[in-house]
Amino acid sequence: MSGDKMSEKILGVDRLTMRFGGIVAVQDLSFSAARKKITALIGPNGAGKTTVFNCITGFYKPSGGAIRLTHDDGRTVALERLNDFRIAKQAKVARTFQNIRLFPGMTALENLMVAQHNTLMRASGFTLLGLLGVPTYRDAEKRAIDLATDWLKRVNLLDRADDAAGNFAYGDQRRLEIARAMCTEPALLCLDEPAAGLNARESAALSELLLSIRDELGTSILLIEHDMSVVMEISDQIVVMDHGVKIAEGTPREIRDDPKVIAAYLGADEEEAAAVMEGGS
Ligand SMILES: Nc1ncnc2c1ncn2[C@@H]1O[C@H](COP(=O)(O)OP(=O)(O)OP(=O)(O)O)[C@@H](O)[C@H]1O
Repeated sequence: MSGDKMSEKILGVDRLTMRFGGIVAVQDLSFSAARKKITALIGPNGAGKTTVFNCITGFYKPSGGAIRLTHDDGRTVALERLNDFRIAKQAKVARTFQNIRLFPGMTALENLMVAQHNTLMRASGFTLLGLLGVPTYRDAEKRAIDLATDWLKRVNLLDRADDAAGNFAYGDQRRLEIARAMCTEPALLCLDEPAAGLNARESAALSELLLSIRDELGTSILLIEHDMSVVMEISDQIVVMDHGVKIAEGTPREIRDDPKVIAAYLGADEEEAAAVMEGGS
């Protein structure tokens, strides 16, 4: 990644550090995510992955370091200086969480409309124009419904548009959550363990969806994932963390063969892991 030109990089994380009292959850972490590509952040439990996400999306204010997002037009935003609301709205970074956070009592369509609240409020002149039913608001509302409908189609849930989201199967809720994030038309989509709890068929559908988001819409994706079949199949670049630091970075093939990565996952030391791999080849 070091050879990438600025324009090819959507996210640059530079010497990010996050401390909680005496715990250093992330230390001097630097990596970048390429534009219109899928970058995966992997590592054993407690490696610091979610903490990195929380710093990127403004849930935590980093103890040190810089996080820069560069838009297509070259405009750069310093995420470490913004709160979560501005990161979502100005920087156009959307995220999903490890635990699903849909509105369970609302329908699938309503969940996707709520995601577009900011756009609709702006078009409504903060309610007055909306109440008067002026054309700008009606147009914006139609666009919002069209976008929501398009996403329901993409995630194969159009026939369930009017069902409460809380009644959906787990895999359907996960895809609906991604659709909701995509309805904000993000520049960078951050997904925290989207395959958690999915069966093999649902994981395959998820991989297909993420590849279509990259290839058809050109949205950049940053992904935390433990399901290696998903990571290896869809990632362009993988960053591996252990104990708060980066231990490896590369393509799926490079990461798969890296003794440091295998050692981190097996809890073995690096030489032992290399010996196991050599023995197995
Ligand atoms: N708010 C917090 N307060 C104190 N310690 C925290 C906080 N958030 C995370 N940590 C600690 O930081 C370290 C990294 O945690 P983090 O959740 O980022 O890891 P992770 O790689 O996402 O793990 P997992 O794969 O299990 O989700 C852990 O030791 C964790 O206990």
